[in-house]
Amino acid sequence: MQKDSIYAAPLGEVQDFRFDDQVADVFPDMIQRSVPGYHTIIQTIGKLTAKYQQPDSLYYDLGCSLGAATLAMRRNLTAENCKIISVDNSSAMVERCERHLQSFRSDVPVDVQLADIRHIDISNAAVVVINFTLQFLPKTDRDQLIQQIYNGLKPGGLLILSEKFIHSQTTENELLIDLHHDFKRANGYSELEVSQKRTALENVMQPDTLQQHARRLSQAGFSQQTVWFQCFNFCSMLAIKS
Ligand SMILES: C[S@@+](CC[C@H](N)C(=O)[O-])C[C@H]1O[C@@H](n2cnc3c(N)ncnc32)[C@H](O)[C@@H]1O
Ligand SMILES: O=C(O)C(=O)C[C@]1(C(=O)O)C=C[C@@H](O)C=C1
Repeated sequence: MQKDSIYAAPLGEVQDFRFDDQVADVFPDMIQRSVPGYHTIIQTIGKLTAKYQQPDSLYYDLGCSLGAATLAMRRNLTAENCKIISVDNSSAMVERCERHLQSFRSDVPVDVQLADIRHIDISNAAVVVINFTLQFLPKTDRDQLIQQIYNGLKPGGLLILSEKFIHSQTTENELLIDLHHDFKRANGYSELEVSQKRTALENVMQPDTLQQHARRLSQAGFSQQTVWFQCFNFCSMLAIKS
């Protein structure tokens, strides 16, 4: 695995974060050292897919990057006539994702699409995964995407939504951010790397509060929802369509 050292040297001016070739090359190392519980979340996406699978259905991985969640879903699908649709709007990610998926054998078809998740058709879905991607959409586009996901799910269908979040209270928010930065330092990132990455993400990633997520899911129509994972300011939610 290639080590992420993108922010290791001082950059005169820190550019906005982009999912380009440089990031795609080091992405497995970057996400594992940056997101607390990433491995657990990917493993659990697999387990939840096994539980909520339905025959003759579609399975979506929105913002799939290199396909880690796609692979977890694919390994756990046993129902008849299932297909996974994995979507990302970064060509650097999509190219590598296709190659990565081909290196593992499976009978479950995967359609990897280079597209904006706001402009795809979502229908006949048993499980939809959006793992650390909604946070990169403009805030004004998030309600509509969650509504499209709800509309595209079959009865009994499952949405898994993982996000970095902000706490509505300043003290708690600062504490959770500090703990996350400690986690990054413990994983070998320097003070400079933590601070330059923070600057790079500032304009491109605007996290919501847990309350905003819960309200959005309810408003879309989900009758059941829960946070099933939280570590510091990272969480994963699930919502079920009755
Ligand atoms: C943090 S990564 C997701 C990680 C991945 N889901 C995983 O579990 O390994 C966010 C991804 O979302 C993609 N993305 C951001 N905005 C998007 C959009 N509007 N449409 C499609 N993909 C998008 C980025 O290119 C990037 O690959
Ligand atoms: O490094 C951080 O502080 C993050 O917020 C991690 C995060 C994310 O949550 O999506 C941000 C960008 C990278 O692609 C991977 C992970």
